[in-house]
Amino acid sequence: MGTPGFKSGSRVCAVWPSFCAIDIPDRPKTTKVILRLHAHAGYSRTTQILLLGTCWSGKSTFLKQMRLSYNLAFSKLEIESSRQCIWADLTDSLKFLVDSLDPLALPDALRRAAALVSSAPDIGQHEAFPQAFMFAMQTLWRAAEVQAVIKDGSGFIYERCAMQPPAYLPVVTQQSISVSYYLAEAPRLFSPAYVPTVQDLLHVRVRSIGITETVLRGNGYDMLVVDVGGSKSERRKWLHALKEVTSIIFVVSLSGYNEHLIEDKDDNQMRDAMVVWNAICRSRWFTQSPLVLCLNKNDVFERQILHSDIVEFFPDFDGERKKADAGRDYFRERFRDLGERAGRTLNKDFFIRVTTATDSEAMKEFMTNSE
Ligand SMILES: Nc1nc2c(ncn2[C@@H]2O[C@H](COP(=O)(O)OP(=O)(O)OP(=O)(O)O)[C@@H](O)[C@H]2O)c(=O)[nH]1
Ligand SMILES: [Mg+2]
Repeated sequence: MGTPGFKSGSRVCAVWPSFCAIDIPDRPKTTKVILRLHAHAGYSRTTQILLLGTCWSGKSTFLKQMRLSYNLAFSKLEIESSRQCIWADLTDSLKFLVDSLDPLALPDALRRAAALVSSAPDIGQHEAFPQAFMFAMQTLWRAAEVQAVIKDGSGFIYERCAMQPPAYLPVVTQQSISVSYYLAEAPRLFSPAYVPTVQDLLHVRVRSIGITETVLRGNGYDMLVVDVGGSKSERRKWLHALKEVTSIIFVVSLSGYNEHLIEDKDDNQMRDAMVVWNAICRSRWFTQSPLVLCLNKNDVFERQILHSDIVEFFPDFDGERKKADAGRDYFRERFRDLGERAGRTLNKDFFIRVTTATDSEAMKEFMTNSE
């Protein structure tokens, strides 16, 4: 497999998501977090790490980064499936964007581009991204009228879509966050020979359904990483993943403080994450399991906080406005408080880290240097 960044020659099963058993030639430079978890759990040949968290928080992206750090190749099927998902992600996001525009206020050329984008079809296996849409997508994305509804051009749509608090913003950041990434790469993506790169795979959003088990095999130990779907309807399946958990990575989207859940428009993402975290900290299932809480999507949070005040969604927030540090401290404190009220001790029973799961360098750093 010639995909840049992936080591060829590893054995990966052909179905995804599914159980993947892979031979690793060399012991990877593994993570201190993981090693710490070994130390907490007592060494066992198979350590089971469970990735938990709410929908879209970044669990599967974490898993991809773990696979990368273990030099696990992604199968042809995974890459092809991701390629189709990238197209779906791009077209869905742009359709969502078009829906937020007033067609009558658009110049003719832009209205035509919007209409074409709205009609974008699904693509089948090995079917190239239809060239006819590239120009229309780029035209749409670059138009001043569209940029006016996308704050700072980085993929955030606030102005038109924003509902007044306490109603939550629609999940516009989730819907549109990767569009600027994809369209910056449009000629590459629309090429008939296009094969997704590692970065493309890290950016694509694929809602996990069911439970995915991945074995990371080192010299002398196996690590089973279990990824689950985070939406409310998926959570009832979590019980099936709890058999022999030795540690849990709980992923929270920091940028979810002003967004509702995809599956429940009346529930704020961050509040929902707090409810779930509280339940996990109190659960008898996890009394022996160290927990690593990852406040993820820090990159999104840092941009988002410039446009959207935390206090509008969390009225007791009294930190400095538009300051990411103050916001991170506030949420870290809220989660720490929940953990400690449940009788757990910070830096002993649970750990809190700030992460950007799409950033491979930062994730490598996180995985190798986390205390
Ligand atoms: N910018 C940015 N995007 C992220 C980050 N982490 C994840 N994402 C993106 O967020 C989207 C959702 O990530 P996933 O890893 O699929 O989320 P999940 O928690 O597995 O979601 P479910 O499977 O539905 O529970 C993807 O498009 C990722 O690329 C991050 O730290 N920064
Ligand atoms: Mg997932």
